[in-house]
Amino acid sequence: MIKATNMTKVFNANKQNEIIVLKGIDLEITEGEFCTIVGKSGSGKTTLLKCLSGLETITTGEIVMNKKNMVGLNKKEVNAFRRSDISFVFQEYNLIDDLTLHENIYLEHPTSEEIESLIDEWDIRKAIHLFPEQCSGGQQQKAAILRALSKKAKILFCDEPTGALDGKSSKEVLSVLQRLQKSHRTTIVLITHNDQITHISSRVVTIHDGKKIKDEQNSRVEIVENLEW
Ligand SMILES: Nc1ncnc2c1ncn2[C@@H]1O[C@H](COP(=O)(O)OP(=O)(O)OP(=O)(O)O)[C@@H](O)[C@H]1O
Repeated sequence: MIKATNMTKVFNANKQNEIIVLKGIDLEITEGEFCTIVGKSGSGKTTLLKCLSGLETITTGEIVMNKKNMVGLNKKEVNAFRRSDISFVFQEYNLIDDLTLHENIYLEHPTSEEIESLIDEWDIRKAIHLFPEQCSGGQQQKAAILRALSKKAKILFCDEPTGALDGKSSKEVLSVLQRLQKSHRTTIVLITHNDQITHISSRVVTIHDGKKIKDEQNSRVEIVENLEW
């Protein structure tokens, strides 16, 4: 479903501050897979996710997504594809400052019962009409995840989606992601620094210095409720 071949990413190419971040990555992710990406800070994980999702262009190599060669598409076509098939949860939330959490969540998609009940389950109802700067990091992160979920995309890219959440909230959020993967066959590619989260994924890819150094299937996928936080 997502196939990257010999993908490289260079920022500021041919300039003094050139930095080669991805150094020839091959990665194939199948439909319905829950893949976690791990690796040290600065190893290139976010860049990898942004390249796979079309948010960043790659420098060389190829990305084929749902049989579509992303490299051959112009910016407009990439955006159209992203809009219909891909959701992205950003590490820094990327909420719009002058919209309330509610407006952010439903910016592009109609209100839904599913999202409304998650607003209650995740205990952010009291903050729903506040602006991001009036909310805690955890409330903002939950809103950012709900915005991504409201799209009902087939592929969900998440960059540290529980970084601002305590154990209980992390489990609530991850349990929804696991449910989506199981019941809707949503493909999930998720960056984490938390070992616990790798246990609920079916595959763990390790990035080191811009290269994929490990790619392991997890034969004993845990259900979120069983994780000890
Ligand atoms: N737009 C950019 N321009 C220049 N350099 C960049 C850009 N984006 C990322 N980098 C550089 O790429 C390298 C990898 O960054 P990236 O955010 O992908 O790492 P990461 O593994 O996700 O780190 P972390 O775990 O801390 O989030 C870093 O040295 C970073 O400074």
